Amino acid sequence: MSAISLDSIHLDYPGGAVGLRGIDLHVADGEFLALVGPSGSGKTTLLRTVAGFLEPTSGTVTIGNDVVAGAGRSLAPEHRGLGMVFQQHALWPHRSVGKNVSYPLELAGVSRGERRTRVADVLELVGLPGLESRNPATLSGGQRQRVALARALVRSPRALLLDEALSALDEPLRDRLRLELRSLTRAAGLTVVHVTHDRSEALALADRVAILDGGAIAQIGTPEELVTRPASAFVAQFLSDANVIDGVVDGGLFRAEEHPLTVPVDIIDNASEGRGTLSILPADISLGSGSDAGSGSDADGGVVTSSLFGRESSDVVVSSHGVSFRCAVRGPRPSVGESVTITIGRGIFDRVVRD
Ligand SMILES: Nc1ncnc2c1ncn2[C@@H]1O[C@H](COP(=O)(O)OP(=O)(O)OP(=O)(O)O)[C@@H](O)[C@H]1O
Repeated sequence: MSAISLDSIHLDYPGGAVGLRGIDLHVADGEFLALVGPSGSGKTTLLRTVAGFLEPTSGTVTIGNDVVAGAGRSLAPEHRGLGMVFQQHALWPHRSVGKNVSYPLELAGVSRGERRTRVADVLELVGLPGLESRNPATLSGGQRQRVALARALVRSPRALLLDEALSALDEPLRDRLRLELRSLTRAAGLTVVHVTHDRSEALALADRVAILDGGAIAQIGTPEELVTRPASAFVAQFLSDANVIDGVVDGGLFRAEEHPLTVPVDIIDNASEGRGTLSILPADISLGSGSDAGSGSDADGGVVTSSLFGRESSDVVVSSHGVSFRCAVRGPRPSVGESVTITIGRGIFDRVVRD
């Protein structure tokens, strides 16, 4: 298993589109890193740059001790020693499961007997023991994805790259495969880079999560760090559906611009004088009952406009003075139309003013 390092990686596409900007990323040996970000933020570009399908405009990619891209060098994908699984399980329909899985070994000139043993071992590992002779067309979507995983693992890759590898599967199968993937890669000590658009999946699976925005890393950290200490309004909003409110910090208070809300700076992280945005995580808003809320100059009152059940907490939207606040409510779920009061427990200030 190997660490993966990207140093000062820039990638411009022909035609000028920026793919990646100044990426410095070190994935430790045996680490499970998830890459998330909005559509077009550069997730696939980053993964394909590590894989060797794209060449960076500048910077270096190192796998283990080998510089595989940069410094005048570009190693072909098949020589990088990586395993890859994509959303579309690209199995060959005319080859049996065993033949699909053994293909990388055939390419590498591994003997027939050795191939048979290794294919049997890896099929056992992914929970499909004895399925060598099956036609892939007779398998379920989840089984086919396990075959793709077995094929990626059969040559004992230095690291595993997953591009939306579970996204085509339905729950609860997806949930089960997610858990299996995590325990399997942990047991094998595999370095994994997992691209997903599913934020919960990234937070649940990864040791660390990197959030991309416009081809650059907005923040990288453990799931706990990213959820409890987002570095910017963008991260808080993208990852945790934070409420983002424009305003000004002045004289010990944040004052919202288009809402009567004021919040004392002692419950605001990163507060500094001037204009910016206040991000408030849904879990940092508590609701009280308020029969007189939601009218006049009552800054902390509103009316429930949506109330959805959730296992951990209900997902409640409160409309207050024309602004919708998303709140994670533990305990009794308020009803739509109910008048409530809003109390902010904590906010995160960001000097970036949105357009
Ligand atoms: N072949 C290409 N030629 C030119 N520009 C491209 C090409 N592929 C991607 N881009 C651009 O590079 C940027 C990053 O794209 P990328 O596909 O890496 O994003 P992504 O985060 O994987 O998006 P998604 O979640 O939609 O798959 C986007 O602005 C995209 O339009």
